[in-house]
Amino acid sequence: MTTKTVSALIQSITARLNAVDIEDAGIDARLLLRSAFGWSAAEQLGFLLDPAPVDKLDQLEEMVARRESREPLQYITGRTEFFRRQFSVNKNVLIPRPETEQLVVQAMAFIRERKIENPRMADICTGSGAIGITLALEMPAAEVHATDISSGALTVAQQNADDLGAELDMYEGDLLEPLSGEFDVIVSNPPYILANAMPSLQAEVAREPSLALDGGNDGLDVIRPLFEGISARLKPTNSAAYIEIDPPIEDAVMALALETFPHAGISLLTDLAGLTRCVSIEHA
Ligand SMILES: C[S@@+](CC[C@H](N)C(=O)[O-])C[C@H]1O[C@@H](n2cnc3c(N)ncnc32)[C@H](O)[C@@H]1O
Repeated sequence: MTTKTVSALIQSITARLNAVDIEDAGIDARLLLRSAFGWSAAEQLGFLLDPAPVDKLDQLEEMVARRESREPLQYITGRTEFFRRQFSVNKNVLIPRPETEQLVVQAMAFIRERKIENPRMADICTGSGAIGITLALEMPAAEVHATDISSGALTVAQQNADDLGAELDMYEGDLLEPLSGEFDVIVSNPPYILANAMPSLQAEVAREPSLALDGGNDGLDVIRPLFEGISARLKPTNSAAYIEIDPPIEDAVMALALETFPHAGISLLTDLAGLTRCVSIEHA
């Protein structure tokens, strides 16, 4: 890179990212530059007309090349935001999505409405820990447990818990198997993408772990045993489970939920875009 000013550098990176069809190329260019130079948004603005710091250009070039190869921006900067907090992410974890914040909102609303004072809660398939850590931080009176089958994911989740000062117990293992006792609320964002949709995922999504995405031929490979585990470990009264799903599997999930939880109220909840995003299982 031979540009002179920060502003010209941003323009040249934007052009390179546009050339490989990256949406929001200008935003990504600014975020990559800020991350490489260690600047805040305000600092970047203040330095726009100044010469770019030469000692950081190699690092910036490496980051831009990774983004040109369609690696997700968040893996390159190592950061993403969830529920107003910064979480570390790497290739071992799914990048937490804003839609998933709804699971946290649902769980908190249920605890508040039912006036459960010291709720026992579980986040199954915790990945980066985004859901479980947020629950622990938003509800300090809650006892939160989180599981994931991937040791690489749990390393990231534990680091996030330490960085954010969250107290929760994390376990490596299959779904609810590492857990004991019953829970007031169970939340999970399991892998649920249909196997036949995996080859046509957006380039960036395809770089996320298939263990976090692939739900098998009918999208229910993980959801089926997850429902079994939840039915064994959810308190029989005054309890709830919220599981993230998406529209292609909503009918199958509804049928499975009705069969697995015959005494619960089952409903499908939509996200802010109006798409089915969650199955809610609530016991009176
Ligand atoms: C869709 S990601 C969700 C990550 C995080 N909860 C979030 O919302 O960003 C699914 C996670 O489930 C984990 N996983 C897949 N199969 C599992 C299983 N049988 N038991 C526990 N975790 C599993 C993956 O390792 C991955 O971290």
